[in-house]
Amino acid sequence: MMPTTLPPPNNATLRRTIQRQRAALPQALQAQLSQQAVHHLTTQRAFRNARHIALYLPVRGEADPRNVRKQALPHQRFYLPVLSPFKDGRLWFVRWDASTRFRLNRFRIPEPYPRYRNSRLASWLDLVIMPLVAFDHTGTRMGMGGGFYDRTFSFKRTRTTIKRPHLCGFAYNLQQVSHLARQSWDIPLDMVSSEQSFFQFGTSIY
Ligand SMILES: Nc1nc2c(c(=O)[nH]1)N(C=O)[C@@H](CNc1ccc(C(=O)N[C@@H](CCC(=O)O)C(=O)O)cc1)CN2
Ligand SMILES: Nc1ncnc2c1ncn2[C@@H]1O[C@H](COP(=O)(O)OP(=O)(O)OP(=O)(O)O)[C@@H](O)[C@H]1O
Repeated sequence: MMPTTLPPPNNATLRRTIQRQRAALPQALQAQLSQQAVHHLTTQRAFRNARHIALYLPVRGEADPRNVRKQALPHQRFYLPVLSPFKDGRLWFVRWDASTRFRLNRFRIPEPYPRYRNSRLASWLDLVIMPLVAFDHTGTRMGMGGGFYDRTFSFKRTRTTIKRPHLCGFAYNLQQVSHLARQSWDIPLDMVSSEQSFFQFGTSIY
């Protein structure tokens, strides 16, 4: 069991600074940059080969991956993160389709009602599109600070032979920073899609 550690103050400052810059982008620009990032992602083999794909609903200026669904191939199914009702700091993934009903979670982010029948274990996903605040050129990710994604995908750290799900950050270029210190619990990203590039970290995944 890992003791709870507060992030160093410089991390908190960086988080706030980038969140502010992101939220200051005019909405039309956010939409345009998000659309370019969707294009970069959906033209990748890592996307076309994935069947079960997690997205997220953007809040407070986060890059918007929702239009990924418009490029869906017939075999693809989409999921959204739901805070575990067991309050263990993990995410569940619930199917997102035309019949999905939503409620607000404690961070005021809409999430599907967690219905077991429509849920999927994190380890059964093929590709997870992840929100983030900052990323660097090695795939280190800084999120909102809840540790939700790191806890949920911690199984990828203990068994390096586990390649799935592939983790793909979704972001504006302004969120790239030169270096983030990787903490012991951090699960690195395999790739990031932004308006300018599709970054792949580490070794080739296919
Ligand atoms: N769109 C989106 N959905 C997501 C995440 C995310 O980062 N973005 N998450 C990624 O993990 C999970 C929710 N985690 C979150 C963690 C903190 C805050 C947040 O707003 N924190 C406040 C301060 C803390 C508080 O209100 O208690 C803040 O940052 O101002 C939001 C979501 C699951 N869903
Ligand atoms: N596998 C884990 N087990 C226990 N605690 C963890 C684990 N992963 C992260 N945490 C805890 O979560 C807290 C927040 O971590 P961090 O600041 O890296 O979150 P984040 O990646 O920014 O958030 P999020 O994934 O929710 O966007 C840390 O204090 C850390 O101790």
